[in-house]
Amino acid sequence: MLDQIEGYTTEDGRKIGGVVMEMKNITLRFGGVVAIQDISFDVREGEIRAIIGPNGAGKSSMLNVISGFYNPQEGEVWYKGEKRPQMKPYQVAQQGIARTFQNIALFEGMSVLDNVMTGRIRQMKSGLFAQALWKGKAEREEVENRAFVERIIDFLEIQHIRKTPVGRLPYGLKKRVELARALAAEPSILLLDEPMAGMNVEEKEDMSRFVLDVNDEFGTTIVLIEHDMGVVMDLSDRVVVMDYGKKIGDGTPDEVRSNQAVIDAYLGVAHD
Ligand SMILES: Nc1ncnc2c1ncn2[C@@H]1O[C@H](COP(=O)(O)OP(=O)(O)OP(=O)(O)O)[C@@H](O)[C@H]1O
Repeated sequence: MLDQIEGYTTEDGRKIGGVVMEMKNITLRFGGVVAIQDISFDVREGEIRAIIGPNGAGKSSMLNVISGFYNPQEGEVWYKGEKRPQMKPYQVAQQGIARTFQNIALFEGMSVLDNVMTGRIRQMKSGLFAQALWKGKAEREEVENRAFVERIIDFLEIQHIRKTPVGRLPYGLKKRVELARALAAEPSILLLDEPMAGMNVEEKEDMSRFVLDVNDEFGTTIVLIEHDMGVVMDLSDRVVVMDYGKKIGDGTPDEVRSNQAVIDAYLGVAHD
């Protein structure tokens, strides 16, 4: 049972904590298009939370609201018990919310290692000036950052390509490098934008395993949006279902699977 404050224990024995993020009555419009209409849901600490829905349902818009790319016209975002003021994406990132992109956003000419290091910027406290004054401290920081990045690289099994320019990698591996870069930021919440899009079956299986392992090893709360319902059902603890900007379902994969409105949306049944 889901307890509002204490959280719950999953079927596989993982402990899910209290609410870490809450979207309250979010409405987002683009001119006359209502991309998100009065949607509320919460995300709990340690949870794998999915937002799914057919094409144009509003999933990307929702992820962009969470990550500060869009500011909704109505509604509130609460994070760690506080109402979040309007924020720029970099400020949201500074709060510990990292993301990947549907269309991979990596530096193609740079090596895997250097790309992953860019995810570490938030942890690099010494600026150029400080580095000049306190060389020892800056060096220590650099060593710590490199060690953490190497740990992520090992964890995601990309050691063999750490020196390879990202532009030369196949699609599935690029996606994994993007995941590594987001993880390098040590996020409290990791947002994954269609992590399986464009992947073959084997790549999807690999990515699913890594998402589960990340959650398990680092305790990272994960919010992912996905088009493909099948993939998400195996991964997620709870699922929000959107259709035409509205929330039509919210619950465990089993609850969502047997929800008639969800079945209709995926079968393309006409709306009133
Ligand atoms: N920047 C924008 N300007 C105008 N309309 C937009 C913009 N972004 C999204 N929309 C519209 O908002 C609605 C929701 O789009 P959104 O991309 O959030 O859906 P989605 O569920 O992510 O779709 P998909 O699975 O195809 O990526 C759509 O009608 C879309 O055309």
